[in-house]
Amino acid sequence: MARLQLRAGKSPAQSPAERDNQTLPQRRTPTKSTSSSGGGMSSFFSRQSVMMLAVGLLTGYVILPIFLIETKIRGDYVYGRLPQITTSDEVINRSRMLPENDRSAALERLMEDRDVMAHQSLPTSTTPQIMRTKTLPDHHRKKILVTGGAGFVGSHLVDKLMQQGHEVIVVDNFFTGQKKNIAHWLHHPNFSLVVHDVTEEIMLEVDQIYHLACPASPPHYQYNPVKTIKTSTMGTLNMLGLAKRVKARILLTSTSEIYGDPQEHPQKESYWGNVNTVGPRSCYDEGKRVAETMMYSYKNQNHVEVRVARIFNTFGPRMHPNDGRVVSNFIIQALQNKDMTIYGAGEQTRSFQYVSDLVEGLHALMNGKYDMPVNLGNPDEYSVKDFAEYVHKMTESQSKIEFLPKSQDDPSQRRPDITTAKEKIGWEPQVTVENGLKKTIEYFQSVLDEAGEIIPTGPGAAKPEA
Ligand SMILES: O=c1ccn([C@@H]2O[C@H](COP(=O)(O)OP(=O)(O)O[C@H]3OC[C@@H](O)[C@H](O)[C@H]3O)[C@@H](O)[C@H]2O)c(=O)[nH]1
Repeated sequence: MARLQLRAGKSPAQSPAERDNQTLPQRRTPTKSTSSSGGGMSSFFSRQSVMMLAVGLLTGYVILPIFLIETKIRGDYVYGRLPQITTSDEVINRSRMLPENDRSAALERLMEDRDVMAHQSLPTSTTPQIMRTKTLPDHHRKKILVTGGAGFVGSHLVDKLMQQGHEVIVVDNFFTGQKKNIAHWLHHPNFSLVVHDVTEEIMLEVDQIYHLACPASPPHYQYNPVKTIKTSTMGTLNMLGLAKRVKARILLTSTSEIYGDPQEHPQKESYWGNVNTVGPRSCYDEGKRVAETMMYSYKNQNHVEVRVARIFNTFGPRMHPNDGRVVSNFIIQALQNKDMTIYGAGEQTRSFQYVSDLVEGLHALMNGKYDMPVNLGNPDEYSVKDFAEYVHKMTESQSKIEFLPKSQDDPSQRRPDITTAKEKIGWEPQVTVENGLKKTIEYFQSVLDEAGEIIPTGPGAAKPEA
């Protein structure tokens, strides 16, 4: 309507038929349009383009940074404040110092902001610290795809790769991944997000592929078992096809669950496992087992460069608070003084590694020469009951312990033998369970402060919450 009035105002003598013609797409009557509107039309469009450019620049380089920095300042920090390059107060003070209407000073400021933002992350409530990125020469900078990059482990891996100065493409369907895990990179010129399900093909040009995409917590992978198996099979086939086409090295995140309920303890990579093919966990266990088979079939038949990491229980900030895993459940229950739920007698064992160790391991494996499966885990082993007591003590909780029925096919013991990782990729965990737990407790406390209350996910299948 506004457009119609503007044009009508410029040509008051036009007939209704002429005006109707002008509201039709102009390319159908180019001669008439040019003659009736003349220079007025072109200046209208050029003014609009200039205004859109100005609004775009203002939003991208001034309003958005101020808004995000303001959000950070109000946030309750998990990691403590690091020295900041810019705070909202500084932005405001500096802008006050500018002489009024001094366009060149304002432009200079915009350029500075753009330069700063191109080399760092923006703080968010989930990731409040600023992370700086390096500038790599073209021949060292890689294009790296991380499927499942918005998830718990994936997002920490993305942080490392971004900080190193690589170009990172995250492919995620946000089933269990969360946008807030990668929100601090969304503005960065080296970062791209593709909302996509790996069960569908995708054409990208990349040098390396970290293929993490798959729900990993038992309640989530059991929620839609058919989808879980499709993700591990069709998803891995699609990624292997991509790796083959673009000659990229591909790393699959497999799992300690491929050992099933292990009869050998601790588990070496040479152990073939003890898996129920038709149980509630099989969609995940068997999906990952066939995914490993696909990796080595593509290696042998098509010479694709493959890496396979068998990941043991991992914990840390950005775990989904509703993923129902033992670490998140115990901490969330303990911090709220709710009953801590142990499935079975609590005699089953798990070994827990902190997420930064895992990220280092994945990176070392991808960039090393060894191409057979490698266990990545911390051999520090606890019974679930002892672990509950440990978390209880660390959180100074008033919670009571509640014993619930044992989950079907729940592995009774699990501990990695990490000799291969030590010998072949020079990796071993650096973070103690105690130090990792401190950071994770602090993180979940901040999540609770924001959310008010969290009701942890119990045993059995459950849909991930947003
Ligand atoms: O509230 C809870 C949650 C879990 N548990 C128990 O704690 C143990 C660990 O359970 P988790 O759900 O954290 O993890 P699981 O070891 O069963 O599976 C995990 O294995 C390795 C990874 O690859 C996967 O992320 C995940 O499948 C299990 O024995 C489980 O029964 C509780 O006793 N109470």
